[in-house]
Amino acid sequence: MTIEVSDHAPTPRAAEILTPEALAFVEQLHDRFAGRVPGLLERRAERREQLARNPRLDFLPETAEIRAGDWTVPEPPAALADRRVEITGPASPTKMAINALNSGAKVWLADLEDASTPSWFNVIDAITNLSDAARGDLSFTSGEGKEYRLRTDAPLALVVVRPRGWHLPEHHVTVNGETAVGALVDFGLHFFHNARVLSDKGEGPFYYLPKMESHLEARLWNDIFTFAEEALEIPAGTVRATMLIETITAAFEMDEMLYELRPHASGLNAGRWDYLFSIIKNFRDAGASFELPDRAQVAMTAPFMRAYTELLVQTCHKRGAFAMGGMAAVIPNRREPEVTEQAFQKVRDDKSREANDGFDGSWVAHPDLVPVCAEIFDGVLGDRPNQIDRQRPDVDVQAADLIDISSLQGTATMVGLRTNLYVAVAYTAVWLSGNGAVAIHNLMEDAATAEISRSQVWQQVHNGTVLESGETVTRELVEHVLDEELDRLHGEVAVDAYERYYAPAGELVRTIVLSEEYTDFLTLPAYDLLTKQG
Ligand SMILES: CC(=O)SCCNC(=O)CCNC(=O)[C@H](O)C(C)(C)COP(=O)(O)OP(=O)(O)OC[C@H]1O[C@@H](n2cnc3c(N)ncnc32)[C@H](O)[C@@H]1OP(=O)(O)O
Ligand SMILES: O=CC(=O)O
Repeated sequence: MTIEVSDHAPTPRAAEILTPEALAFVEQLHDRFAGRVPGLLERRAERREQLARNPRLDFLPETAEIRAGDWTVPEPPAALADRRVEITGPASPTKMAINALNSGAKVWLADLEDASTPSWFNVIDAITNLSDAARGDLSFTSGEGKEYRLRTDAPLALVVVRPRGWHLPEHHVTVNGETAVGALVDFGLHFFHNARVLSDKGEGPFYYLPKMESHLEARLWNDIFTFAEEALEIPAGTVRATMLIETITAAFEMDEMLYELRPHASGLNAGRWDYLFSIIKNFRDAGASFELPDRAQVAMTAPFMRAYTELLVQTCHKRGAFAMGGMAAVIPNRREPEVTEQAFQKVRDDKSREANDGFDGSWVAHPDLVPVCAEIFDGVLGDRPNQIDRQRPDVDVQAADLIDISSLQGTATMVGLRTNLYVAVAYTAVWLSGNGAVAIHNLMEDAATAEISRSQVWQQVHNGTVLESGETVTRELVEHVLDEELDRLHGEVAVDAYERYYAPAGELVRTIVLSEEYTDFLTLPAYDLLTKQG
């Protein structure tokens, strides 16, 4: 085996991360595990093809024994016992890493997925920041002279790293001539540099695992963790991971996923945005009864979304695992108090529902939301670190409840179509500029939310959806609205930014919303473009 890196110096300190030993570890991971990834991705495609023929899903008959079995996951380590507020955000730039660590949240989900453009700079800078953070030695001075230091007056957030999903390659690394698997590069570099120091402190390493579609994908992660612990002589079971249930197929395999990851399993998270994306993706050609209304009209109180979160809490607590809530996309605006108050109220409502349903903690997108979420969970948890012992025998979710999309009342409107196109282009442009999350119209937009926007447009064109106004969504209509939204963006951003990022983003979005074939992930063609742009 040979591992090759095309650029050894994407950041000034890259040599500290891309050491021969760390690369040898990443190579070992590829040697043992990369070969299983294409088969798992192929399985996703096969299942999607089955859904195209018959849009039904059910719990798996072959794993009924696992669902009926009486097993639990291991007790959480002390450091991870209280997760009532988790802030999410990218691990690069450094100032955001420091802000997240200092935010007062119990946990920081350090994101190399939805909130991060996987430029080689960002990947290596993120691992550098995480390595400094693990050693308590992270600081930064901005161009304007603002100093960022880790606080010493209160605990820092505990770091839980989210590597990329299985679908994303890493173009800057090849192993035996094959493009590396992004997830194995992220995990391998982070684990190699930090496993020992974190495990000595009892602080991990801990991970969040994104976008999985079946328990077999969880099995792969479990095998990777077992191998990595042995390779670096870290006690077995030190790694703990929380899996995002953010695909519709995974919702049917919650027990099985916890079972597969059992020695390393910590909990499940209700990743609502990717979940909605997955519903659109999987039922995109199943007709009008599987169409969602405008994104703004889909609330967590919709019956099929409640079925998903209720089942998640029930499953987790039965297995002694954390049930983690998701992200309300509203964010405060420090310059606009009214926007902030509205965001606080929406977040309060969202977190109250989660805490009362039995979730053990939840996510926020912004430091100013940490106290809002904390107050709600403090009210329900009090001095208890979590409510894992709260069982939900009252929950009775059937397969049909999870996919009863038509139970959601709502409409598809021209405003929704316009917003989807605007957001898809604006987000993709910002992503191409190296920033994986951005506030647009006071909402947090990241890869998951942008996937919803562009997928919904594809579905509406495909289905010839009739909007509330009576107009039918045709290719011509989408071209026309897209051109108008591009004009709007042209007027809103600097000329050079428009030329460099927004115009290519507009063409990318045009191609994927109008193509016959559905594009599985927006970030795949965007990553090709990013790599070409250099
Ligand atoms: C679907 C999912 O997967 S959800 C999880 C993935 N998505 C995310 O993690 C998004 C996280 N949130 C963010 O990235 C940001 O909040 C954004 C992009 C939405 C908004 O950021 P900004 O426009 O910078 O917001 P704003 O100007 O109010 O920020 C104020 C300060 O808080 C910091 N800040 C804002 N959000 C965060 C965050 N999540 N983590 C750390 N710091 C943050 C900003 O860096 C800024 O710091 P500064 O004053 O030192 O310059
Ligand atoms: O990753 C989280 C989501 O909501 O999607």
